[in-house]
Amino acid sequence: MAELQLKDIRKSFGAVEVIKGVSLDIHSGEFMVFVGPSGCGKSTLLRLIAGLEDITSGTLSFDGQVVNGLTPSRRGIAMVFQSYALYPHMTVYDNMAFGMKLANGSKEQIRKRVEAAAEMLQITPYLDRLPKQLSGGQRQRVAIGRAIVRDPKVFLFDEPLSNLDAALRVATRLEIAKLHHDMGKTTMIYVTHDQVEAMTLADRICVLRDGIVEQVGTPLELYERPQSLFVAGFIGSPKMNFLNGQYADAYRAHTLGIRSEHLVIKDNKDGVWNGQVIHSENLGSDSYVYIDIGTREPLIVRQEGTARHQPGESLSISPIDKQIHRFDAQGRPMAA
Ligand SMILES: Nc1ncnc2c1ncn2[C@@H]1O[C@H](COP(=O)(O)OP(=O)(O)OP(=O)(O)O)[C@@H](O)[C@H]1O
Repeated sequence: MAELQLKDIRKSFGAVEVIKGVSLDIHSGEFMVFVGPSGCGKSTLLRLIAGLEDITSGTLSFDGQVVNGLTPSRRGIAMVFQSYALYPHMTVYDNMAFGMKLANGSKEQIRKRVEAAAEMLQITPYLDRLPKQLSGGQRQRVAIGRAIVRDPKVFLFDEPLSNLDAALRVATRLEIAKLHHDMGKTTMIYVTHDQVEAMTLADRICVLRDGIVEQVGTPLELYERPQSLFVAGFIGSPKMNFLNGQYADAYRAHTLGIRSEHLVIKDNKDGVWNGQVIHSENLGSDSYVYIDIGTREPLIVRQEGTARHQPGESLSISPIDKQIHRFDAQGRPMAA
């Protein structure tokens, strides 16, 4: 376990600054998730923490010790990539043992650690196989196992599940959550595009935008109290509904933000807005109804169960008053 402190970290590639002064404390044992749009600098920030890229300015400390000048191997980190990065000619066992062999661990010690990690990840039957004889999900478990064997102070994950199919993503996501728990809460930093991964795995989420930290908080804090229009629009799926002009003026705001589950369809047509159904999406347990009320984008309304409305049908909709987010012209939240 280690506590990390990032102080005004900057990174430039040539003349282009991509990390523009990031300050962030990551607590010992915390599961921190970095999210943000493509190109915002998530992977670069992770690589700076790993020591795979040099920090242009600012300080990075692990447990109070500045590590800017330390090589990756001396930082006590292990990294799991989207692409597994296993050695193709080595067995699963040898892949997992490799880091410890380099560190001159004894044969017995290595065997114990590899077997324990294999057990934890349920890959014991595959220890003698080559990576090409495994499925994608099994390969990723080997990559995670290899990281566990090194007993790192900090685990870094760069979109480790993106190459897996939907069912395997869910299963491996649960395994990573369990791993965090089983490993006495090793500090973990995880980069993802996936809303569900961020919301379910994180103790805290750090939302990055164009090389700066936009907001840091628990998943629920970000969901319920976004500190900017950007975070409001980024966290949550489907995206929060945004309304401007006359719709927002009526609530003395520049922009109104309302999540799909905070809109109700009124059967008696006496809602705040009226519109026509464009489309419905059935997800089984619930459904999303897209309604044109004259705004630029249709309102998305979540309903429990299967969709009961047909395209072209006229409906009346109301927001749940207390669940409205009001933003000013700068995109900052306004007092309730
Ligand atoms: N080695 C490099 N040389 C030059 N520019 C780079 C290098 N690595 C990253 N960049 C640039 O830095 C910016 C941030 O890249 P980064 O990969 O960190 O983004 P990201 O948020 O992880 O994106 P994605 O979600 O698409 O993976 C991008 O504009 C990228 O083109």
